[in-house]
Order: sequence, then C-alpha cells, then structure tokens
Amino acid sequence: MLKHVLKSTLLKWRANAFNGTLTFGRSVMTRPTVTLNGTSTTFRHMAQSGSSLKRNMHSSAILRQAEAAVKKQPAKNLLNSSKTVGYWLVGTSGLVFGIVVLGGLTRLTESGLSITEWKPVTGTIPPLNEKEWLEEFARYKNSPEFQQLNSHIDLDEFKFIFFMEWVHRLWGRAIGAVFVLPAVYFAVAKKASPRVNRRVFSLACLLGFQGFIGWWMVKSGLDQEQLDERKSKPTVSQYRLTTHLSVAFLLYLGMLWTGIEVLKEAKWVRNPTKALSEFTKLDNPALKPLRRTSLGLLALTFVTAMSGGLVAGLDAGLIYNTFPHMGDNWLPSQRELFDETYARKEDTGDLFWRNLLENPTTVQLNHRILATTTFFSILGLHMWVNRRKHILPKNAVKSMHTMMGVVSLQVTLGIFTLLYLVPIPLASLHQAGAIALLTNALVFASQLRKPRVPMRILVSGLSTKVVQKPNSSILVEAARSAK
Ligand code: HEM
Repeated sequence: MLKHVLKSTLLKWRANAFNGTLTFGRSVMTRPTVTLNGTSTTFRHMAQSGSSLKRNMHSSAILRQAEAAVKKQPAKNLLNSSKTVGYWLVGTSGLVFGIVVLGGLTRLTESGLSITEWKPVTGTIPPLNEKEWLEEFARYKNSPEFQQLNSHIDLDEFKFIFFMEWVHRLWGRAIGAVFVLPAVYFAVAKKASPRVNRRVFSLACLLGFQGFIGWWMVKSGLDQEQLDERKSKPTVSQYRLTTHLSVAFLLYLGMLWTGIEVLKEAKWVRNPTKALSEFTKLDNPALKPLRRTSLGLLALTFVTAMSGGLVAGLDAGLIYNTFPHMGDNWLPSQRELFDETYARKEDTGDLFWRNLLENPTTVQLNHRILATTTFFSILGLHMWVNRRKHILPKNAVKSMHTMMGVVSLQVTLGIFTLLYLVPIPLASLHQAGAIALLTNALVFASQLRKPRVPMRILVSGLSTKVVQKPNSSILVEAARSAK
C-alpha cells in the first residue's frame, strides 16, 4: 500500500522534474522543500530519515534537481497550516452563514432601505438620543420607500427597521475584523501555509468588496431615477441582490473549503496509518467520475440558489402559488413567459434574456426547473453511491445520505414557502436550507478530494518505522503542527 503511494508520487515527480519543475498537487512550485512550522526539511533530509523513501529517491535524478533548486531559493514553504487556522476559518464561515440569514430577515421584514447613508466608520454608532433619532427618521422620510410605501409608519416602527439593517451592517464589520486581524497574525506567526495565506488574502479582498456591493445594492432602492428606469416600486435591483447573495455564498464556501482542508490534513498527519488507507481508497480510479460529479453538483446547487435570489429580488414567490402546477396548467403560456413588455430594445432583441432575468413568472419557473434538477441529480447520485458504498470513504457515504435528507427538506420548504405566500419564518428557513445544502455538497466534494502530493510524502514518511523514531524532525514537527 505504502509502496503504491510512493510509487505514484515518484511517477508524478519524474514526469514533471524533466520539465524543470516539481508539481505539488495542483500547484507548480520551484521549491522542493517541506517546512513544518518554520523548520525546513529538504527531500534529502527526508530520504535520510526514512529508509524506504531513501531507497526510492536517493539514486534518482529528481533528488539532485531538488537539491539544486533548494540552493537557489530559500526554503519558506510551510506544508500544512496549524489546526487553529482551520477552526478559525470554519468559525468565520459560521459567522457568514449567520449574516446571510440575518440579511434574508432584513429583506423579508423590508428593513433594508431604512439607513439611507453609507458611513463605514461612524455608521457603527446608532442614533443615541431623541434628537438624533428624529434626524435619522427625517432622512428616511426623504426616501422613495417612505414616500411611496411606508408613509404610515411612526418613529417606533422606524426604530425597528433601522435596528435590523444596523445589526446587519455591524455584523458585516465584525466579520471583517474577525477575519482580517487573525489572518495577519497567522501569516506573521507562520501558522498558515503560503497556500492558505494566498487564499485568505483573496477572501479578505472579496470580503471588502462585499461591503461595497452591499451599499451598491441599497443605492438601487434609494435612487428614484434607477427605480424609474426599472419601472419598479422602491426595492433593490434583483441583479444587485443576487450579486450580494452570490458573493456571500462564495465567501462562505471559500472559508469552509479552506478550513476543512486544513483540518483534514492535520488529521492525516496525526494518524498517518489511517490516512494511508484513506489515500488508497481515494486513489481508486473508479472514483474519478464521482469526484467530477460532486463538483458539478456543487455548481448546480449554487446556480439554483442564485435563481432563488432572483425570485426573492423580484418578489416572484407572490405569484403562481400552486405546485406542481403553475396556475391551472403545468406551465404558463409562452406569451406570458416571454412577454414583450420586458424587452427594452425596439427590435426586441433582448426579449429572451430580459424575460429570463426580469419577468417574475419566468424567473419562478426557472427556479422550479433548477430546483427539480438539483433534487433529481442528488437522488440519482444517492442511488449510485448506495450501490458502490464499499469503494467510497465512509464519511462520504454518510454525507451523501445527509444531502439526500437536506435536499428533500429544502424542496419541501420551498414548496410551502410558495403555497403560503412567502411567510417570513418559512422563507428564512428556506434560505438557511440553501446554505445547508451548499455546505453538504461542499463537504461531500471535499471528502472525495485526493491528497496533495506533499501530504502524501509527509504521511508516507510518518508512517514508516524509521521516521517514527522520536528524534525524527519530520515527526516531531509534523506532530507539533497537528496539535
Ligand atoms: C434545491 C432546492 C432549492 C434551493 C437550493 C433553493 C434556494 C433558494 C434561495 C437561495 C432563495 C433565496 C432566498 C433569499 O434570498 O431570501 C430561494 C427563494 C425562493 N425559493 Fe427556493 N430553493 C430550492 C427549491 C425551491 C422549490 C422547489 C420552490 C418551490 C417551488 C422554491 C421556492 C422559492 C421561493 C418562493 C423563493 C422566494 C422566497 C422569498 O421571497 O424570500 N424553492 N430559494
């Protein structure tokens, strides 16, 4: 088994070494060193520490190339990140989950347009006395939403909608702090690998960008000119709402994916023998199509969720409140689905896509079609997995079962949200269900991922008797990093 792992690793090296680079997993690196929490280990060191590695590698040309590369560039690459980094990423993704649900509640209680200004720093402090409240209320009274929809509300009602939006924005700022400050610490303290640091940096940029998107979205509901152009009542643009939702979901998935990866690698390092048997299962070529399908499923669930964002943005859940029929028939008429009033070009060249994205009837039908496709794809995959569970890692089988349950619940929630004309608790649960389903699809896909090549090397080295000597620096450092 070990031989098999090492052989496949060496084959990969050989294939790439002759092109002058070494491939580590999916990223091509020119530094063939393994450093664990700051201590550098070259392949020669590993070869000296582990007799089987030594036997396989010592004579090879790859080793010489590796040594030459090390001389040229200092060894900086951490192999894996500390477990704390993994917990932090998963924890922060939980905060993003929370803000998505809160954002949904803000929309459903129609509170999102209550704060008419964007003050990134001073906006943290709400009105503190009666005078400040009256000033804030006066600003809201100038907004299209108050003038056209909410002119009946009093100061106490205004305080409620203000509070919802204020907490939403405050939560966003808190996520920024909880993400960025520890990220800097983990990078400086070398607790995160450069690979994780790069991802964290991209996620931090996306997080900052999300703040701007939030305000860009709110602006579309405050600006009368934009509302006139869209011929809309005072609500935010469905495009901007869906963009905001999609970035939130991407942030969530990015944090969770990276966090899970870090924790999984730490677990492998802690228990290399068990890890090796897991690797053997994951190396089974029969899993290749399933691995691709799992990523496809994640993408399909994401697209379905985005189509749900359009339904929410257009209040398209308030029409055709029947299921599975839409009204008296299975489908609305073609004239209604592709209504010319939605086309803005004189030659109606934009008729098709505008109806797909702007006509509530068509948008609702799309969501039904995508949701049904997602449901049956998961059902099909569930049946496939059930027949071949012996070749899959146990956890992957378990998460497939959970996914079947979650998608059934999600579809049921969606149907009841529609039948009961979008009551707030059901709609909010349906939104949370979408994130739960995405989480499940992501966990399933991550459980089928093959280990990165440096992980294979480390785990293989750790599992050999010689490397398990207490004075082996690989073992000591790897164990420390996995604590
Ligand atoms: C895989 C299954 C499904 C997923 C992943 C999904 C996802 C979503 C998402 C993310 C939203 C946006 C929520 C928000 O931003 O507030 C949404 C809205 C909605 N979905 Fe689904 N959905 C699914 C199935 C269904 C089904 C089967 C129906 C009913 C036929 C349905 C009906 C609705 C309705 C009516 C809304 C609008 C709710 C509102 O205005 O807040 N969904 N969906």
